[in-house]
Amino acid sequence: MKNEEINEQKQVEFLVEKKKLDETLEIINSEILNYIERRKYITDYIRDYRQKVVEDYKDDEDAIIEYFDHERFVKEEAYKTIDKKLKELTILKESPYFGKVTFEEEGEEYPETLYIGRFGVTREQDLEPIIIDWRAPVASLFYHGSLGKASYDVPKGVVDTEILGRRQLIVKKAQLKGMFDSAIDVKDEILQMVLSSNTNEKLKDVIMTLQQEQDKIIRMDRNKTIVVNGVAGSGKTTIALHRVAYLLYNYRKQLENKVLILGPNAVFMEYISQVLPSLGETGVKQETFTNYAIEEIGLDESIIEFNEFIEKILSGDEAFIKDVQRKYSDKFINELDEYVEQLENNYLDVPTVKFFDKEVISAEEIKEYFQKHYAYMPLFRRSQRIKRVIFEKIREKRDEEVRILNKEIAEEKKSLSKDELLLQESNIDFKRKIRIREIIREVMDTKNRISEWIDNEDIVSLYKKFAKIERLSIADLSPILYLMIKLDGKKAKNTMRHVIIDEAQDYSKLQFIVVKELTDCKNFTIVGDSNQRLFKFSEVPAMLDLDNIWNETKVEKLNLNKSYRSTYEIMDYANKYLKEEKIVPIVRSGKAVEVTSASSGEELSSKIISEIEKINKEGLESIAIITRDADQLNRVHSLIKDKVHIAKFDNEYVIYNGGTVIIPSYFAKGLEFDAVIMLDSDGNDSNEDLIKYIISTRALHSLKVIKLSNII
Ligand SMILES: Nc1ncnc2c1ncn2[C@@H]1O[C@H](COP(=O)(O)OP(=O)(O)OP(=O)(O)O)[C@@H](O)[C@H]1O
Repeated sequence: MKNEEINEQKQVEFLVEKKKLDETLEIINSEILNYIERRKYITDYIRDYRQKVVEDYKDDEDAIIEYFDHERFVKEEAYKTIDKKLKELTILKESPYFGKVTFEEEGEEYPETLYIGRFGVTREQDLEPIIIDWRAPVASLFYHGSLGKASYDVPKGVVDTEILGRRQLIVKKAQLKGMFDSAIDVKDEILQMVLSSNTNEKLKDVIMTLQQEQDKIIRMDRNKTIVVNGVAGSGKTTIALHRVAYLLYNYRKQLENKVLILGPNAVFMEYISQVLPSLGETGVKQETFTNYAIEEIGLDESIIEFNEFIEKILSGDEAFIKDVQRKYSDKFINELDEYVEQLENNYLDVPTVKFFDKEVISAEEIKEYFQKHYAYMPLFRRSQRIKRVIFEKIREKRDEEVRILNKEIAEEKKSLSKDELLLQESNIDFKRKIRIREIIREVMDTKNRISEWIDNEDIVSLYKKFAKIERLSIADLSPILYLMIKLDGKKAKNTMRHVIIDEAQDYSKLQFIVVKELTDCKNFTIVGDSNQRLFKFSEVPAMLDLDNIWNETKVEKLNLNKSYRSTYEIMDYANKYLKEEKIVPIVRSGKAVEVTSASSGEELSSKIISEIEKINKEGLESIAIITRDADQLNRVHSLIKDKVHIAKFDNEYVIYNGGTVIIPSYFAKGLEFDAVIMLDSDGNDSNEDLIKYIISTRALHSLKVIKLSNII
């Protein structure tokens, strides 16, 4: 075809799509009216019914209360569904879909065309959907990288198809702004457009431009545990959150309120907080591991939290680093196991329990309870159970004593004549009372003796003695939970069906063990980057050794090597801080990384200010000056704070609202900015330096490096 003809055909197709959009918008509007009508109908129905109940049962208060309880429940349920639908339709009114896929199913005569949107729409009277939710199984065809043969999963198996066309549609404010027919994923115009634009202050959803390798992970079998090791900016966090939305859409009944997302710190949690709500999911628990652990332990003392902890490591506090290293080691797990065993052995050193010198239970028997009958129970539960068994035996002995006493008293009274009884009775009864008091005292003394050796100290104090520390840090949370699991059989307040762990490269083996045990969860989505570890205590991070750590769980490992965040030039610069330089496929190219140096505080300050001005002129909006640690942050901040408006991230509870910030490496981890000014303290490029790798990969479009030659 000639160019002219192609253009003409494109124009015709654009008009066809415009018409389709108008029709769809009309349907959406009428659906909105339908749902409003339905809501009104329910309200009217409930009002009329309520009036009738109140009249019929006006003398029966209980019946009316019961009715109102029931009414509230019915109302909540009905409104919940309608309101959710109304919310979705209102969003769709602005942009009903973003994609279209045409395909032929094997055995079918005609091709089928589906429009893919943020949410699905099917009118009650139709069988055919108007819009397909991006999470529906068939929607995976839209994300398939190329045209031609493809299949999608359905509950009964796999459907084979031939994809004939794939079109991306840009609809904004209910207007068709553009359309692209695309065969291959990564070179899509829309993806390029999205990636080259400025970043928002928070992470966003990417349903319009999800790539096949990402989509595959999102749609993986929910009964699988997957570990994704991906380069910085490959979309790990994004994928993990979209996977949650996908799983909830397809398995809502099984997973509602049973999904937990664990992230590294409050800055990060705030940064990712908008993704799930924008995908229509609002009820998912998102927490830092620290908060989760503190709540489960029930800890109410101050501990060395995330930033203080990392600062100590970054500042090279040797004793502290050694201690953390120890707590991350396999040897430490063995030591904890040995400690549990030692506590168990202490229990075996038990005395025979006596009640008024009569044996209640022999030492042998108690041992048998510990080692045989209740051996399946965790130690502290077992000891409490055995304590109850012994208390029950004491109660029997007490009853027996009282029975003997009553018998003796009755016999004594019987042996007396009527006159003697009259004289002696109150004496005899008094004697009985004294004896009963003795029995009760003996019961209490015996019980106290038993409690003394059987009751346990609380686990946090036991742990502190074991670890020889007074102030706990975040590295102590997993060992404490481990002891709680081993000694007390602890389970989390709420068990989970799917757990997402983000920034998992910094998790210790013990952390993985306790999360699994506590949540009782079988399926995990774990994402991280072995090159972004804040501390490298072993060659291989625990997240890549999960087959051995959770030995009964089959783990599927996946890699993502493409970075969607940074330009080729930025990734190329960042890679020199890795031991083995990674080849990262290019998604887009940008400006060269600029490297300068400063030899005094004054020079540094004026360089930073002029860089910020330059970046602003380039039209970039979010700028981060990223320092290695808090000390450097404070010093640089005091140099520039009067010259530029800048938000200072010196604790985890600062909320990022765009603009220019100064932030230490460990809070910037997982976040991104249009431009990054990296302060390179020692200017040494030849060593592996994961912190510098983390800092430089935060930039989307522009990276400026200022080498400081140790001036700050
Ligand atoms: N398919 C996609 N379409 C558009 N943008 C994408 C896509 N995949 C990822 N991105 C963007 O790339 C950036 C990086 O994504 P994300 O933060 O999820 O990566 P990450 O692998 O978790 O990064 P890090 O390792 O640094 O934490 C985000 O801005 C995200 O929106």
